[in-house]
Amino acid sequence: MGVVAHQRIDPVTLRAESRRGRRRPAALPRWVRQAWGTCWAAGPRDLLATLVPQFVATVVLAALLPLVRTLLHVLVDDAGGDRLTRATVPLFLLAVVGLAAGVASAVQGQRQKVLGEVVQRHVWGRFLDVSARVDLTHYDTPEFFERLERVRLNALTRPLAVVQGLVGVAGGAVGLVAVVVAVWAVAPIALVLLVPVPVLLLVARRGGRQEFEFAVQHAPALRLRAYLQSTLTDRATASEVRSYGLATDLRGRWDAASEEWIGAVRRHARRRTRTILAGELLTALVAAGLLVAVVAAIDAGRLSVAQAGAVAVAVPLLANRSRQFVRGVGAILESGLFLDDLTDFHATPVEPEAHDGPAVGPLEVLRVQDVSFRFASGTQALRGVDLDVRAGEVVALVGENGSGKSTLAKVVAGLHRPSGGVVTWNGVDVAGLPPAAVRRQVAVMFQDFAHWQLPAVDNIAFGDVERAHRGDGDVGPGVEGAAREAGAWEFLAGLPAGLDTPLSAERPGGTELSGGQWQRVALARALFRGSGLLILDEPSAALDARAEAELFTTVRTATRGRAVLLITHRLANVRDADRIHVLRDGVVDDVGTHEELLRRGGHYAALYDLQARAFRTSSAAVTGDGETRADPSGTRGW
Ligand SMILES: Nc1ncnc2c1ncn2[C@@H]1O[C@H](COP(=O)(O)OP(=O)(O)OP(=O)(O)O)[C@@H](O)[C@H]1O
Repeated sequence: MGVVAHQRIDPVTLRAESRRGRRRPAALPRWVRQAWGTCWAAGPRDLLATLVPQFVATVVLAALLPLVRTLLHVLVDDAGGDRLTRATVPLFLLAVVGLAAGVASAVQGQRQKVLGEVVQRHVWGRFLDVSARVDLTHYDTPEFFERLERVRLNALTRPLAVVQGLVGVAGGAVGLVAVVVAVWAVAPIALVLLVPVPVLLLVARRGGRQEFEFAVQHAPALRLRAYLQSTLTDRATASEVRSYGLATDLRGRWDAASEEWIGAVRRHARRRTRTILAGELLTALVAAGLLVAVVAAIDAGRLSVAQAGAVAVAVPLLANRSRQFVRGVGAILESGLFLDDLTDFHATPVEPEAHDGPAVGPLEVLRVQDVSFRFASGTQALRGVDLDVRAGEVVALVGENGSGKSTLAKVVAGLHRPSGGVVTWNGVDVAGLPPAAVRRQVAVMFQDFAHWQLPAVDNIAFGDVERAHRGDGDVGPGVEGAAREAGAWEFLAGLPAGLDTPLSAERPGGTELSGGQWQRVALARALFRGSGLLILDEPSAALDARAEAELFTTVRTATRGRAVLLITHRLANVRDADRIHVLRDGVVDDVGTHEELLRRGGHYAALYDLQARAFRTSSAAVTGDGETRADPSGTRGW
C-alpha cells in the first residue's frame, strides 16, 4: 500500500492500468508468490492444515498403481499356490490406501473452508483499508468504482483460488510423476496420454485471459444492475418509488440490464466452451488412438492381459492426474490477471496518517490564494479564488446553485487538493502537510451529511473518535454538551434508550429522526470535534424558524475564538458575518460586509432583494396575528 502526500486523479491512467493487466504476460511464478504470500500472511497454520492432508492424499494415491499391478500379477499371471492368501496383503494395502485417501481428502476439504474464510478476511481487510483511505477525488470517477466493483466481485477470492490451484498443481505433479514412473515400467505406450497436456495448458491460459476481459468489459453493466436492484430494496428510495409509481419502470430497467448481462454470459460461455471443447477433443482423440494401439498390441501378443489391465487402470489415473495438473495451472492462470488487478488496487496511493509529517496547530489564519479546482470529469468548479479566514471570524460563502461554494469548502477543509493556487494554514502551505493532520483541526457539517445507522451517541461522538476513545471512554458529558449546544439534547434524551438508541428504523430498537432533527445531530457532531475551524454547509436548510434562529446564536457563542466558514442560501443569516464572499461560476464575484455589498448594488444585492421581496409579499399575505418568518431585511441576526 503506497503512501503519498499528493494524489491527483488521472482517469486515463486508471483506465490504462486496467488494460495493462490484460497486456501483462503470464507470470506464473509471480502470481504463485503473491497468492502464497497472501495466504501465508492470512493464516499460516490454516494453510498448512489444508496442504498436509492434500499432500497425504496425493502420495497415498500414487501408491495405487503398483498395488493394482501386484494384485493383477497375483491373480492373473501367477497360476500356482493359494492366490487368495497371497492377494491378502495387496488387498489390505489397497483398502488402507483407499481409506487414507478418503480421510485425507475429507479433512482437506473442511480445512480449506476455514482457510477460505481466513484469506477472505485478510484480503477484505486490506481492500477496506485502501478504499477508506484513498484520496476523495477517486470517488468522483466511474473508473474507480468499476475497479472497486471488479476487485470486490472477482479479485477478493483469487488468492485462495491460486493456492487451491497450486495445491492441484502440486498434487497433480506428484501424482503425475508417480503414475508416469509406474506406467513407464508397465506400459510405456500409455504415456502418449501426456501429449495433449501442453496444448491444454495453452487453452487454460487463453481461458484466463477471456475471464479477465469479460470481467473488465462488463463491470459497468453489472454495476448498473446492482444499482437498479438497490433502488427497489433501499429505504432511501422506497418513498419515491411508491409516490411516483416507479416500481414497474425500475423493474423493467432491471430486467433489461439482466437480459443484457445474461446475453453477455451466454456469449462468454459459448466462447469458453469452444476453447475447452478443442482441448477435450484433442484429449479424446489421443485416448482413442491409445485404445486402438493397446487392442492391436494385445492382438499381436505384445501385451499381456496383466499389462493391459495395468493400462486400463493407468489410463484414468494418468488422465485424472494430468487433468488435475492442468486445472491447477488453469486456476492460477485464470486468477493471475485478477491478482494483478488486486495488487494494483492495493498499491493505490493512500493518504499518510495525521502524525506522519509536520504537526498542524489550531487555526490562526487560513489563506486561500488564487485557487482553482477541476473535477476529474473536467468541470472547472473554482477559478482564481482568494479567501482569508482568521480565528474569531465568521466568513460567509453565498451564491447560486453550482457556483462552487461546497467545492471551495472542501478545498478549505483539506478534502480536495487545489488544481492551482495555494492554501496556507497559519502561513504554511497545506500541500506540504498531511491532509489528515489539517482535517484534524477542521470540523465540517456537510450539506449531505451522513445519517449513521448507529446509536445516537456514536452519531455525535464520531465528530472526534480520538477523544471518544481517550481516557475512560465515557463520552457522555461531552456528547451531551454538544447535543445541548446544537439543540438536539431534548429529543435525544427522550428516545426509548436515550443516547443508546440506534438512529434508524431499520435497526432493532431504533428510531428515525426528522430532517431537522438529523441536522441538529450533524451540528452536534461538528461541535463535539471542538476544532479551530468550523465549516457549516447549509446548516439550517431543514430547520424551523425558531431552530434556525437558535442555531445562529449557537454558532456565534460556540465559535468564539474559532473561525467559521458558513455557506447558506438564506441571506438573512449572513448579515452579521465579518465578510461575505459572493461566488459566481467558480469565481469570487464580490467580497464585503452585508452593508458594503448592498451599497455596491451587485449580484449579492440583487439576490438579497429577491429574497426580501418574497418575504415582503408573503408577509403582506398574512393577516391578523399570523406568525411570519423574519424578513431578511429585518432585525434578526446572531
Ligand atoms: N463530484 C463532482 N464531480 C464533478 N463535478 C462536480 C462534482 N461536485 C460538484 N460538481 C460541479 O462543480 C460545480 C460546483 O459545485 P458545488 O457543489 O461546489 O456548487 P454549490 O455552489 O455548492 O452549489 P449548491 O448551492 O447547489 O450546493 C457544479 O457545476 C457541479 O456540477
